[in-house]
Amino acid sequence: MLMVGLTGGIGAGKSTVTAVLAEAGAVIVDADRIAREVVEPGTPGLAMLVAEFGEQILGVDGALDRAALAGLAFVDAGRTAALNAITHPLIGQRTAELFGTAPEDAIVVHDMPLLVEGGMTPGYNLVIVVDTPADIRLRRLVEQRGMPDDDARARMSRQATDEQRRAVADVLLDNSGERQVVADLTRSLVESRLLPFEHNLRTGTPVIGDRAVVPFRPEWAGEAERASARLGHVLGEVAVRIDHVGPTSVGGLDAPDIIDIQVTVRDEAGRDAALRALTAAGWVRDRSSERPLFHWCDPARPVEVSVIAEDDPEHEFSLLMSEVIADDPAAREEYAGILRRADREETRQWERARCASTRS
Ligand SMILES: CC(C)(COP(=O)(O)OP(=O)(O)OC[C@H]1O[C@@H](n2cnc3c(N)ncnc32)[C@H](O)[C@@H]1O)[C@@H](O)C(=O)NCCC(=O)NCCS
Ligand SMILES: Nc1ncnc2c1ncn2[C@@H]1O[C@H](COP(=O)(O)OP(=O)(O)OP(=O)(O)O)[C@@H](O)[C@H]1O
Repeated sequence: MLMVGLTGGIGAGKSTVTAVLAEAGAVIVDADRIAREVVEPGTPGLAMLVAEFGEQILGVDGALDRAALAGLAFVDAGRTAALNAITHPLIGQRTAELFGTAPEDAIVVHDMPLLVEGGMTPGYNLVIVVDTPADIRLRRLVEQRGMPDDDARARMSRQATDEQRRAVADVLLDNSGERQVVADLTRSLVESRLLPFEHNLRTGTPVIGDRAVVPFRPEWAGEAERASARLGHVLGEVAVRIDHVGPTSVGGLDAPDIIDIQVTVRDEAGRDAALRALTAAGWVRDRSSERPLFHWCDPARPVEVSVIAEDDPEHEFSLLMSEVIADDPAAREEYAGILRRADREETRQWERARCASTRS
């Protein structure tokens, strides 16, 4: 099962994108729809909202008057927090139930407007952001959905910024153009990434990165950050620290397009716990390596994770390496030459020797 988090600012086009994903067979879990379900007449959710916001949020039929609640809840950050404190636990509970009913081979897409605000992104195998500039979103909400301008602006002010969403996105779907454009982008994403990613996770098929050296990519830092956040979500307290190491961690250096992450654990028990947790989360053990090394399964983003105890002498040199190389042009040139030979063991020998000489 592939767990995908999908988000975007109000009016970004999440529903437009999820309609295409559903056509392709994905299981959509729509937070807005669940948010309606948990405040239907007779539910504890509606009773709690009335207790908080008053009978004025009820229509003559006893159902929630959504516009009336919106008018009270979005004018003020504190009132939005009160709304969220009531609705989000109920939404979360129902969401977990729906995740549990999805088939084992499903691509589950959680359409969650407040994914970033809730700090939830590390819990997903992939995060897709429908990226539409705020001014276009505002125009579409007013002109096409008939949302009052002040209501749309109030809600936008209670949401993360576009920059905050872009920082945690693995995939940005640009929806500033015609509907057909974002629909085509979505279909291509399903074919090129979501379907193979789900297959790899379910069958334990690792994605082994190509060791050919490519020009430095500034995206490597963000990709390593997101991989580290996901590993932190999987490992919790078992990991003493999680670091981006290896060639892609050296700023500006041409390197193989493989993100190397080092997980430091306390001791042997910690290492065994980490190996179990990584395997359970879908990481694939590299049996050809004498040290605990895992590969990820994302066809578009090769990641390798090594697990090492903090008292292992090698633990430190991987951390030192990027500093040592970064400040020494001759070392960078020598390292780049080694990397171009694309031999993992030779690279490690050079890294170890280089950092040992630095420490001595
Ligand atoms: C206040 C309510 C009744 C207004 O209903 P209305 O039909 O006008 O809007 P709807 O529910 O369709 O939401 C439309 C969009 O508004 C934005 N929005 C909704 N709730 C919130 C919120 N608490 N904070 C920020 N943005 C929100 C989202 O982008 C959402 O996609 C409703 O938004 C609500 O119950 N919100 C609380 C639950 C929630 O946080 N839902 C967001 C997804 S978890
Ligand atoms: N590419 C597009 N061109 C023009 N209009 C669009 C485009 N994509 C979406 N829209 C329109 O913009 C509005 C918002 O789109 P949609 O409802 O899919 O956004 P959303 O992210 O689901 O919104 P919400 O956060 O409110 O759930 C809708 O009226 C939709 O028809």
